[in-house]
Amino acid sequence: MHMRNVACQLVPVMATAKRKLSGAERLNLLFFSVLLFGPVVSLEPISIGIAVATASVLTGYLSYPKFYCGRLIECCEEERPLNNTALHNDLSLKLYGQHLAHDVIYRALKGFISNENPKKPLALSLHGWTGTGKNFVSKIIADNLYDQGMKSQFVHLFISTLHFPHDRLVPLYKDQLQSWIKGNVSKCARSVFIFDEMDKLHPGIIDAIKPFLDYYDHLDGISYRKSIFIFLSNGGGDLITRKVLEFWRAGKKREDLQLKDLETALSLGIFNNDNSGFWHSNLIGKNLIDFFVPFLPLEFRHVKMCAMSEMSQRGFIADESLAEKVAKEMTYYPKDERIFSDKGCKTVSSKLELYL
Ligand SMILES: Nc1ncnc2c1ncn2[C@@H]1O[C@H](COP(=O)(O)OP(=O)(O)OP(=O)(O)O)[C@@H](O)[C@H]1O
Repeated sequence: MHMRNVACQLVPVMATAKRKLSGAERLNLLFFSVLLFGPVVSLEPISIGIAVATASVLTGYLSYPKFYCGRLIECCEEERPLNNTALHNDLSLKLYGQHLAHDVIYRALKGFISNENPKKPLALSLHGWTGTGKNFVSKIIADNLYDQGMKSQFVHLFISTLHFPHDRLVPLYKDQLQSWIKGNVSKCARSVFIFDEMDKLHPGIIDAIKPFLDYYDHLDGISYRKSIFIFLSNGGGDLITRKVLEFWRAGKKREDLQLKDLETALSLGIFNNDNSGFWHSNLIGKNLIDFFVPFLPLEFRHVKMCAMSEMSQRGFIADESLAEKVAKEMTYYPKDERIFSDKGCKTVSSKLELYL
């Protein structure tokens, strides 16, 4: 009972520590450690000496989060710098056919994390056809922010149809979501919230997220400025495809497509689209989205690369002819030209299963 109480007092100190502990906190730890080890040894001077020495070592150990963060517990580490090279490499090596998304995400994250005093949370809106890599990129972002990636307790994924399925429960969802965001950001300022299927999210819920994205210094004593919000949607996918197709038909290289060719059209397109939850909300109207990130439709060569990568990840030697076979099994659009895979890379993994 006694030991358990002491442990309960130590764990929150460790869990919230992101810095070297202050003198008073060190004394507290020393005191708890003596309490912890005191009863284990008898009260002779030598044993007390050993207990105090052990307690000092333990205190020293707990005072330096870098020794136990990641080993004993997962720490928030909101001051941890981003490894820009690692992020760049991940995007270059793992993400295919998305030069614009690569560029925007890299710049956005690098700038945001290196800013010690951001004016607002980072809000990224990822748009594109199914299977083009929106969830995949979110995972890359999570992996680069936290060692445990999507499994981190500081990364939260919401899927509209799974977490907010019933319109009649929207008032309840709103309350629950707001307290979830509030509770988690108060525990860890660098919390990541990913909302998948934004186009299916009830406008009321989008409005519930809105206050957290704004330029407030503090909301009820909590600052949200270091948190990251990522919104994924298929909204605007047709518009992006149209632009890429125009480019292709004009004989231009896909890689020459620039963000400015898409960004304005994309934000206006989503804003004016009745079917998109965004239309109802004022996230866009109030300029709360920092970056629109377009995901381009994937071509045969990209699908082939996805198949090769999937084989390597599963521990097989990447077989180009098999990758080609799988890519040929996918369906492509528009009907006449057959350029873009209509499911992106989404079913590549299950198609490969038939051959491995
Ligand atoms: N551009 C890409 N580069 C590399 N792999 C990709 C890419 N796009 C998709 N993939 C692969 O296909 C899988 C499915 O893609 P993902 O879930 O990211 O698609 P999505 O755009 O989020 O689709 P949806 O809109 O249907 O949710 C990924 O896990 C990844 O393995």
